[in-house]
Amino acid sequence: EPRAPPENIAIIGAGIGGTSAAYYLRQKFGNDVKIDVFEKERGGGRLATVTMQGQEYESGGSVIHPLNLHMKRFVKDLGLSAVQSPSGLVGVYNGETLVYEENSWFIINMIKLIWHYGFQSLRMHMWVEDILDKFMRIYRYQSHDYAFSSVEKLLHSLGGDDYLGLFNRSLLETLQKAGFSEKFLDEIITPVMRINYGQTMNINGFVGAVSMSCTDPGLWAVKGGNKLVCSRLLQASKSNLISGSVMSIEEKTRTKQTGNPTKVYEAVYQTGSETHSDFYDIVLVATPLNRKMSNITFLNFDPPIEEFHQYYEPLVTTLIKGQLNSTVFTSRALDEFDLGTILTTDNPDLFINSIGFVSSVEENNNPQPKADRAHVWKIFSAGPLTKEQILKLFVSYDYAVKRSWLAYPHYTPPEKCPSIILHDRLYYLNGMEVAASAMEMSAVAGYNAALLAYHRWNGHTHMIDQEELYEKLKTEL
Ligand SMILES: Cc1cc2nc3c(=O)[nH]c(=O)nc-3n(C[C@H](O)[C@H](O)[C@H](O)COP(=O)(O)OP(=O)(O)OC[C@H]3O[C@@H](n4cnc5c(N)ncnc54)[C@H](O)[C@@H]3O)c2cc1C
Ligand SMILES: CC(C)=CCC/C(C)=C/CC/C(C)=C/CSC[C@H](N)C(=O)O
Repeated sequence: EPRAPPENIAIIGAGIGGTSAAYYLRQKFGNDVKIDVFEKERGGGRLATVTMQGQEYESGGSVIHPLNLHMKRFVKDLGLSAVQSPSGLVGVYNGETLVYEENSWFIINMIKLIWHYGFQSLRMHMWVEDILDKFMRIYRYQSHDYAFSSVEKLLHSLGGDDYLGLFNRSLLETLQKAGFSEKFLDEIITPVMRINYGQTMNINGFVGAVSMSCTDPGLWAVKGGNKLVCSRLLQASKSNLISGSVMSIEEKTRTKQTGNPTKVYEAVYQTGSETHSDFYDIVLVATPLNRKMSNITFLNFDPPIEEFHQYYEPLVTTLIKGQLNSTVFTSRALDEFDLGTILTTDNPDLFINSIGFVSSVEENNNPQPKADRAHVWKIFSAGPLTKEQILKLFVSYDYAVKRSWLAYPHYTPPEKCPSIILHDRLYYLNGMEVAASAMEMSAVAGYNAALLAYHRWNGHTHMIDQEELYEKLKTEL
């Protein structure tokens, strides 16, 4: 006889991980289960906008890859629409000069790339494509309801030992072994890692490939703001959003209406100055577990649940409406300066990771140059910019807003991903970020945790950690 569904489920965190988990849990367990989603700050988490002169701009997660199929599906199913992300010309600045500059003519670009770096850029493209192709297998596994109990097992199922090896070795080591030159790594690959993850090539090879995939054409965003996906997922999952900070989780035994003593989790949470508690059959933690970001204590577990110390990289996003001082980067006249994004090499004297012009969340594709030449530029830097630093970059500016983040894990391979199963019915999604942090990765983690919770509740062990899945599913429609 099938087991009755759980009575209630708690999800901690209303970012894309938590809300996608809510959406899939509702699909799996049906309408009778009560789902509470706790959020201590803003729904959307690291998907957020800032407002400048009445227009909203993405300040956190902004671009989505054309092959991010969960995000694509959400937008379609939730009645949202997509806008193309700006795709201006890119230059690379080393603190003294532009060491590489894209050209608007495809053919000239190709010739320039081959002239500077031989065929390494083509080889790099093929390397990333192969990793992405294998990554796409996850969609097939998930559409057949298969789940994984650890991130390592999930990565292994995508491409075996070599794929898992990517995660265990640094990008630098992987690409050096593959014969890429120092010049190419310093001038092209490192700058891409700096804009995307604020780090060097010491990050793991898998996140390195995810980061490189951001150089593919066709990046997009959600019209009105990526965070809309989270609020729509919550709505569609008919979950209750509780504005409160979960402080602790403890396992307790309760006697339910059936008269049987049952193990449940007590979540103690704070809303304003009040402390409350509720009991749940299943709990999903959808936020990075560390003191600075979530501060959740697991009380009286035997054996104890490990303490998490994953260090997240501080990053500041600054949006500035102003006229760029192009002479910082090149001696060419301003009206000949046509770069839309400037990446930087790993030079300790540089105070920015990147600067690029951006569109508002309502605009499609490239923003039009304004008559006064004032664009909105987005700058990523490790720390807040001083007024002097801003004045070095801009001839003039009328508006600046900043947002500080603990943005992504600090990647130091080889490292171990935290377990997805923290306890019997207690799951953790954000260990996935140790492999790579991106919206789609959190959506994959949300779906996986929902499937895992469902199968473990119902004793469907054959749907968890199946080996050779790719071969097994080859003949399935
Ligand atoms: C500046 C920046 C740029 C980025 N750019 C991109 C990009 O272009 N493309 C891309 O794909 N990804 C990008 N990312 C990464 C992407 O935004 C994240 O990987 C993703 O949004 C993480 O989602 P999440 O739901 O797992 O976590 P989060 O969004 O962090 O959600 C966790 C939520 O839990 C809440 N919470 C924490 N503790 C508690 C508690 N105790 N009780 C209740 N609630 C709690 C938090 O307030 C938060 O809202 C970027 C990130 C940053 C910071
Ligand atoms: C998960 C897979 C296969 C692909 C995701 C690719 C992707 C969109 C990664 C995002 C990487 C990231 C954290 C980018 C941050 S900066 C983004 C952008 N350049 C900006 O200027 O905001």
